[in-house]
Amino acid sequence: MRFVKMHGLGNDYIYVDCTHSPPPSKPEELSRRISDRHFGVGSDGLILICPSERADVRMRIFNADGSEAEMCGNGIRCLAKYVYDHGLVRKRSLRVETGRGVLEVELEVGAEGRVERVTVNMGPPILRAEEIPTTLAGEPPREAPVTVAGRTFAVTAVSMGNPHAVIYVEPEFLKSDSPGDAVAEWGSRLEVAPEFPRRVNVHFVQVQSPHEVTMRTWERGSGLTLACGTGACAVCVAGVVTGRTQRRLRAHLPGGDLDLHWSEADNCVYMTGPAVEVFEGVWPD
Ligand SMILES: N[C@@H](CCC[C@H](N)C(=O)O)C(=O)O
Repeated sequence: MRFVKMHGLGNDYIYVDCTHSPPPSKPEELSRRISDRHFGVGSDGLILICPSERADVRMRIFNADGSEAEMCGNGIRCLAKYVYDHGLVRKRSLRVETGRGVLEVELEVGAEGRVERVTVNMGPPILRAEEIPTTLAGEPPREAPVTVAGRTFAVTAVSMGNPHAVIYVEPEFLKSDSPGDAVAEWGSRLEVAPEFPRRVNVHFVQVQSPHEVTMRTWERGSGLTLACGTGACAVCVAGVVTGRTQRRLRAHLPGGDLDLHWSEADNCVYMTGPAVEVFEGVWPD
């Protein structure tokens, strides 16, 4: 099976082109095996590029634990670059079918024909508690108390098709060099908190200014990652609904920066960032 490894800000996935050949029979199992950083290729998950009857192409995303997610922000930017560079869809504006519907993607192509940056219309945020889904109250739940292992966090919940919990913290909390990484310790517990029946992606955020945040993420099904695109969009929305940040936001993630804009005009969140191909290879079936 041929594959390409790509990343958006270090959030890395294995891409398999299934547009002209059948998809792997057990993608959940393949994702677990191929994502393993010691015994596999090493990635945060697996992305299948499939034919679509409603859009130019369809994306399916599996986390490193094999669970299928509805959407992946860094993944969709890389998928758009892949289909452009590999000649599957030679368009700079394309439509991608995902678990949260068809999304529009714009490629910025430089003078040398290289994809420089990618902007995705990530659609409107989902703010109704039962649709996120969460048992927390509010539309959306804002800084609602969630207690895990005796510690209470103020959680703002937002869905971008997939569920996110946003928690504002002091800079000390985000440090990864101290023993017992707090993001991993508390993110792993919050991921499976009973308030989130489909588990949740957890983001710890420090506000620098009304237009700038630093964040680290514990992803549902993949653990610590260097960036999360849907998560950065959720952080943009959470900042507005809690009055902490503005509608245009730059998020600094461990793997680099993303630009977000929750548009007042159409209620959609726009995400702009890079997409990089690392290498291609062959995986023994
Ligand atoms: N890294 C992604 C999100 C991938 C899916 C997520 N772990 C989930 O289960 O919802 C992104 O860039 O959005």
